[in-house]
Order: sequence, then structure tokens, then C-alpha cells
Amino acid sequence: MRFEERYGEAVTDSAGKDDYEHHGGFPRYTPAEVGPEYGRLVDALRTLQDLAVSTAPTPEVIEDAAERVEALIDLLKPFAVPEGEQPAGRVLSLPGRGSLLMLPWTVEKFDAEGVRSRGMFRRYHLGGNGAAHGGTLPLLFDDLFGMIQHAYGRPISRTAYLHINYRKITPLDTELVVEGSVDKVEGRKTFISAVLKDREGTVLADCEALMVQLLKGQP
Ligand SMILES: CCCCCCCCCCCCCC(=O)SCCNC(=O)CCNC(=O)[C@H](O)C(C)(C)COP(=O)(O)OP(=O)(O)OC[C@H]1O[C@@H](n2cnc3c(N)ncnc32)[C@H](O)[C@@H]1OP(=O)(O)O
Repeated sequence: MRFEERYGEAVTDSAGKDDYEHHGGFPRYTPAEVGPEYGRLVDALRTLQDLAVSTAPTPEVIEDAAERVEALIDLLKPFAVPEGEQPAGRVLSLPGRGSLLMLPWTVEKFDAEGVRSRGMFRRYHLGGNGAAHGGTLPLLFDDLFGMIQHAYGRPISRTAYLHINYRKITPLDTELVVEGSVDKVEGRKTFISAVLKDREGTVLADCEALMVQLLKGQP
């Protein structure tokens, strides 16, 4: 299957084709085929996360909610699968690639020249005084860097360091854009940088990182 068919319209012909023989001990990740019901579930769970950290229900409602969540756990538990087989994280067309851990951002450019993603930090990501938690920005950048590596055609690598400059407060519920690209490659080392901006183009944070290509069997 052609690369762009696997990853969708955000991908252009210049997207790299990496070699899975050099992915250390990582399982082979392939895009997941899911129906619209999967995106619906992830979206509902994200709203639930927002509500879980922003509501103060009565004890009766908390009891009721706990029972319903426990029922949901019982429903899903029998379908547990090993890493690499779950759709979460493997659906490029969904916000956060369908993973609840990732920021619910949507990739709009994915090629060898770089990756751009757009989205919002939500109530779930609150740090204090209306701003995104400082720890959520490295998550956004680190995941973006993984995609940049992939789009550039580099084998899966581990982040050796990640340096963030927090330039301005990152607001919640505001559309933002993050974009980055490979700066240089030196043997196993890939140097990547990216910038987070608001819609007016104000830089909120910038980040640079070193990713080191894994050796055969390296975890
Ligand atoms: C289906 C669609 C999916 C698409 C998306 C898929 C996304 C998937 C994304 C998955 C993404 C997953 C992402 C994650 O999971 S990132 C998870 C967080 N990162 C880690 O857990 C990494 C832990 N560390 C390690 O494993 C090792 O330290 C690594 C592997 C990084 C290097 O240990 P290794 O023993 O192998 O190599 P080396 O030490 O000989 O170093 C090699 C070279 O690098 C240079 N160096 C090293 N460290 C630093 C440093 N801090 N500053 C400056 N330089 C540094 C070093 O000087 C040397 O340079 P040189 O002397 O050769 O010039």
C-alpha cells in the first residue's frame, strides 16, 4: 500500500519510507483500520476526562458514575491486546492518533519537510490559572518529534534530550499550531526542532531535541 494511502491526505509524496529492520527492539507499528465509532468513543472519553477534572458532583452522582465506569471497564477488559495491536496511537486521521495519552491535535502536514499539527489544550490539561500544565508541552513536542522522524524516513529512535523554552503562557481552549522539522542528521543522531504558536503567530514555546537511532534489539 502506498505511504499516503496508509497515512491519509496530510501526507505528500516526499514523506520518507523508513526501514523497519533498524527499529531496535520496537514492535512493527502499522496504521489501524477503524470505523467512525472508534473516533466517537475516543472523543467521548476525552470529554469524560475533562469532566472528571472539572466537576464536583454530589456523593450520589459520584457513586452512580463510579458504577457506570466500572461497568465500562468490565465491557472493555476482555478485548485487551499486546502493544502495537490496539488502534490507539495508530490512527493518523484522528486527533492524537486516537490515543487518549496524546494531545487531541490533528496532523495537517506530514512529510519529509516537516510535520504540522493543530489543536487545543483542554480543561484536562490545566496547570494553573487557565494555562496548560507545563508537563503537557513536552508530551506534545516529543510525540511530534516521533512523527517527524517517521515522516523524514528515519528509523524509530529514542529521545536523548528535549529542551523547551516556555516563551508565553499557553492558553486552554484556544486553537494553536505546532510545526517542526529535522535540522540535521549525524550518523545515529537526528536533531529536530519545532515551534508552538497561536493563530496570530505569537510564539508560545519552542523546542529542540536529539533523537538517537536504536541499535538492533535496543529497547
Ligand atoms: C502507525 C503510525 C505511527 C506513526 C508514529 C510513530 C511514532 C513512534 C514514536 C516512538 C518514539 C519513541 C520515543 C521515545 O520512546 S522517547 C522515551 C524517552 N527516552 C528514553 O527513554 C531514552 C532513554 N535513553 C536511552 O535509551 C539511551 O540513552 C539512548 C538510546 C538515547 C542513547 O544510548 P546509546 O547507548 O544507544 O547511545 P550513546 O550513549 O552511545 O549515544 C549515541 C550518540 O548520541 C549522543 N548522546 C546520547 N545522549 C545524549 C544527550 N543526552 N545529549 C547529547 N548527546 C547525547 C552520544 O554522545 C553519542 O554521540 P556520538 O559520540 O556518537 O557523536
